[in-house]
Amino acid sequence: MIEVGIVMGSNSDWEVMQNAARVLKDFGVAFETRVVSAHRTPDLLFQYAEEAEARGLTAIIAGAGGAAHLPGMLAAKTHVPVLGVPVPSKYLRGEDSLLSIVQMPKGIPVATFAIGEAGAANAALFAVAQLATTRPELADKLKAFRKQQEQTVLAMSLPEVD
Ligand SMILES: Nc1c(C(=O)O)ncn1[C@@H]1O[C@H](COP(=O)(O)O)[C@@H](O)[C@H]1O
Repeated sequence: MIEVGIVMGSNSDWEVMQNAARVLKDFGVAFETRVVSAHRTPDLLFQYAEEAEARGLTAIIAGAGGAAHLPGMLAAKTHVPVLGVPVPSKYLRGEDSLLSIVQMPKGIPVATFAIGEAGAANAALFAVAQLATTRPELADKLKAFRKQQEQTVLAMSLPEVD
């Protein structure tokens, strides 16, 4: 059964959002990827959000750029947790995406992550961490991931100054 939905406003968001898919795949979490746009396919957006709980989704990772209403509108139509990823935009570098995702009115939360690749990967790690609260095997994988990351940083060297 699909546990996490990854949705994005356009296939042009894939370069960023694939970072979420990569993490979920590496952790063995079942996910789906879909293009859903609040502006261009509003009926599909409502349908996706309304069916999310019954389909067993535990989180929806939603990425969009510019006037990024997708995460907020999904959150308006479901109480499945929505993790918002601001996708970098052409003219405002994703600051527009960030502000339009993060500034939700009280009562309809969207957990908002960093602009771009780091945000997409961290949204997926957050979804894994939520699942890991009841799944010891995922908790073990998260610990191993952190350990490996620590080793990578400890092995870093810096160039000598001439
Ligand atoms: N922000 C939204 C929404 C939405 O919020 O529903 N739908 C598409 N978009 C965004 O428009 C940008 C340009 O899309 P195109 O590349 O298709 O023109 C994308 O970053 C997409 O997420």
